[in-house]
Amino acid sequence: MVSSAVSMSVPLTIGKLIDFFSNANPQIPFGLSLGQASGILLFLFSAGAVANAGRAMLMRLSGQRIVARLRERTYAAALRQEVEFVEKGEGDVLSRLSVDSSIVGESVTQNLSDGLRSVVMASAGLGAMFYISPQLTLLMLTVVPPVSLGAVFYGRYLKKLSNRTQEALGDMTKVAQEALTALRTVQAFNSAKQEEAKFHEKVGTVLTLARKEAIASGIFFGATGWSGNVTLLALLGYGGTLVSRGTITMGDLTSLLLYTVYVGNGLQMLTVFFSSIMRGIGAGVRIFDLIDRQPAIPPNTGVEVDPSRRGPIRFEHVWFEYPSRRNVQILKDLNLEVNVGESVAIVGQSGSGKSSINALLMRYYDPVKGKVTFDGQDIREFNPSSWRSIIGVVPQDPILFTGTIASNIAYGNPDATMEQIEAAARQANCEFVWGMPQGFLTEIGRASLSGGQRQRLAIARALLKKPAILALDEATSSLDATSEHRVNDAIDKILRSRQTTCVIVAHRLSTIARAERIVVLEDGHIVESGTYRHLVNKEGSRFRHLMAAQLNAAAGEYPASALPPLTPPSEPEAVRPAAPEETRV
Ligand SMILES: Nc1ncnc2c1ncn2[C@@H]1O[C@H](COP(=O)(O)OP(=O)(O)OP(=O)(O)O)[C@@H](O)[C@H]1O
Repeated sequence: MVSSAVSMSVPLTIGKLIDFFSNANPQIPFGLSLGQASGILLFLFSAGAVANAGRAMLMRLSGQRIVARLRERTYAAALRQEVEFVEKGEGDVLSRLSVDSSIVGESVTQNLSDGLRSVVMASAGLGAMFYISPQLTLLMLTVVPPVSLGAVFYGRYLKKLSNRTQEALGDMTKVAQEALTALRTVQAFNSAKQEEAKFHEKVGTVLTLARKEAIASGIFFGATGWSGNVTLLALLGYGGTLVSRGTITMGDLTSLLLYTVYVGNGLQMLTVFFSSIMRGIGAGVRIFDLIDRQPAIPPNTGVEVDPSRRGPIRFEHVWFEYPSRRNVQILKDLNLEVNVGESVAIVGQSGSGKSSINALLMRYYDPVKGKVTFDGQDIREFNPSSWRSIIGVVPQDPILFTGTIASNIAYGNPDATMEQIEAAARQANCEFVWGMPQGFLTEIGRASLSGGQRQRLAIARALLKKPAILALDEATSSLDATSEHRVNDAIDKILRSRQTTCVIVAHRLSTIARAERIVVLEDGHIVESGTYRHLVNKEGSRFRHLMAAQLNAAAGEYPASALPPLTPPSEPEAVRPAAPEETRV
């Protein structure tokens, strides 16, 4: 208010000065000397400048705070969502976090600040103009309705374009992200050109939309500029006759013309403000859609699970299909029971739904029909966060985060002591860590870990939780014999301790043979269940069939003796030859 009031006093002052100096016998109001009057004006302008600086600073700062808070809330909301929503890119979280929040930021910082200033300037200017000459002011105002109408249409069009631009930008980012995270594959297949072409297409869409926006803004600003100049001309013509008639002075006309420029600028800024607010609203809607979204599996509602609770896991008549592929049934009336401390290996052809069983156990998804129970209670009744806290999970492709080896093992257990971290690492055969110059404080980025080492770190991470249940999804990727032996040895220790119920999605024969029980998954349900010895020796078993298929031999001709030597999981073993590469299931 202060800065705008000072700015708006400038045209009036200039008009008065012109009249003052064109007068043969000038009189300064209030009997001030010329020096005093100049001093007062200088003081007022300085106060206006300070207020202006304060306005810009405060508005920007508060706007940035709003943006920071929006970003944090968007991120937290994204982390709360069910995995499918984020992984399938439905939420387009990254573009909401970066682009949309910046747009909202721009709207609430600079534009809101300039917009408020324009409102004050336009209304104060109009007030002053009415005071000087109501006739000339009314003449000037004839231009306002058409310009405002144009501004409304322009704003709406811009909002629509802005939504489409954000979507196109999101698509563009996705294409780039996919290629950049798979740079090795892109280079291995020499597909840089192909990727460039995909990106070019997406950039093209953004550019087309930008072109439309450019054309619309060109027409709008061209038209408003033209109408502004025509108005000035009309004011000058009519104002000139009023001066010659002596209705207003030369100074008044000068002030009026200056006010017209100020008000015109104010109105133009208002249209920019309006269109930017429209764009901000579009982006804001996308952000609040995500913030307000109720996750399909809310992470913090339901009964807390006592960490010491133990009990069998049961899949009872479970039917399941992925939400994104509703017509493809993955599990059909699946029944499976895993007793306390038991280890069960799930085997089956690739794509048969083995990992989906673990995904249901982790409650990344809920069954379409049937239920999964723990200790007799449907796991849907549990608070998902609390339920997941009693499960140690080793995914197929373990993810390590930026940070030290220790912080990666302690991921999810930030309060773990160094002793606990070391104990878990020892249990998971991570002896390689002790051989590193900085040991557990080695940064992951510098460590260049092998596949087997990453898996063992992931096992250590899962073990540190002292989980009641271990959900292990064995890596399909190959490990060298020594690595595989170390990983298996680590798994073996867990199985033999019999303190953890283990559900293992197994691919390697050496792991399968270690489990107490093997279940064979086929066509969405379990077709066979038994110990390794039982299944291998059973004539025509699906398990033998599966093994034989993997070994590329005819099912019936495949002798059980050709399978690697068997050691029951409970017996400690010395050195087990690693299963041949082909025996992955
Ligand atoms: N998020 C998902 N959305 C849609 N379909 C999926 C999703 N994840 C897996 N599928 C599909 O579900 C089926 C079962 O997948 P799943 O990963 O459970 O198989 P799997 O037996 O573990 O395979 P593999 O041994 O190759 O790891 C596959 O056809 C797969 O394409």
